[in-house]
Amino acid sequence: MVSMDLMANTLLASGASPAMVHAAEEVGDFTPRVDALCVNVGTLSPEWLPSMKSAAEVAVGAGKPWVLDPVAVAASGFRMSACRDLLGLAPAVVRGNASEIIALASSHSIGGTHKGTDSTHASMDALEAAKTLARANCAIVAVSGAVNLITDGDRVVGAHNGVPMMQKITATGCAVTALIAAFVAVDPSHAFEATASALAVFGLAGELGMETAKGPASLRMNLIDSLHGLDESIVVSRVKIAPVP
Ligand SMILES: Nc1ncnc2c1ncn2[C@@H]1O[C@H](COP(=O)(O)OP(=O)(O)O)[C@@H](O)[C@H]1O
Ligand SMILES: Cc1ncsc1CCOP(=O)(O)O
Ligand SMILES: [Mg+2]
Repeated sequence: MVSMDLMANTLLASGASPAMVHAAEEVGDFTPRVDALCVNVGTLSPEWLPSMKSAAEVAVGAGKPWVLDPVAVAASGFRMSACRDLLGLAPAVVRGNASEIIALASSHSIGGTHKGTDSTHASMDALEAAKTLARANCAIVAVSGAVNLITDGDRVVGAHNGVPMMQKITATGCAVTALIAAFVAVDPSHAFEATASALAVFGLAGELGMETAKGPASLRMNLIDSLHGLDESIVVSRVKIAPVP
């Protein structure tokens, strides 16, 4: 509920066509017709979880890629168990911040250094957890942060675009996960490349938006405008994706 507006506007500004659908009664009709599905557990409730699981199953059955955002997975046992169940339903990509990826890989919820939806770790702290998750689930795993890490369990690249102020806007993580789903929809056979590209492009939109932003609220607006205004020459000249040794 927190993220739907920014996610939908991020997708529209990028040329994709979003629809936020929750009712279990709609999954059978709607999900087979999507090009990609994004499941986001941000404001998880027992009523919504069955729709999330059945949408993931329908997407996989229809040969459509789906992307998981394990928002605040360490916040409760309920959330961890939901995310572990969803992880078992063959997501093509999992994108979280470092704390979320570390928690999801270890299955430990509550306590420790984890807090709500924000990360208390740097993305590099989650590199081994991301590789382990990717290998165990045959998925691409992305860890967002100052450096965005993308791995298939073997290869690792870093997408170095973004500005720290993006952390001060709620739902930027959720929005980039939605953008990953849109990029993967274009070519599901290259989910690794699509995930790295989406993270770099979203970060670049943040960099361009920051040039005239006065703070988080104007950056939020500028970020959407910048995404909409991107063209090939600026993407090619400004995107920074490099192998991580
Ligand atoms: N310190 C940072 N420097 C530059 N960009 C950042 C930084 N932290 C986060 N970002 C960017 O903000 C977006 C959201 O990432 P993040 O804050 O890690 O997600 P979440 O909202 O899930 O915690 C990503 O595009 C990421 O690249
Ligand atoms: C604040 C909040 N509470 C539940 S979901 C949510 C949004 C989290 O979005 P993000 O992880 O992208 O910052
Ligand atoms: Mg955030």
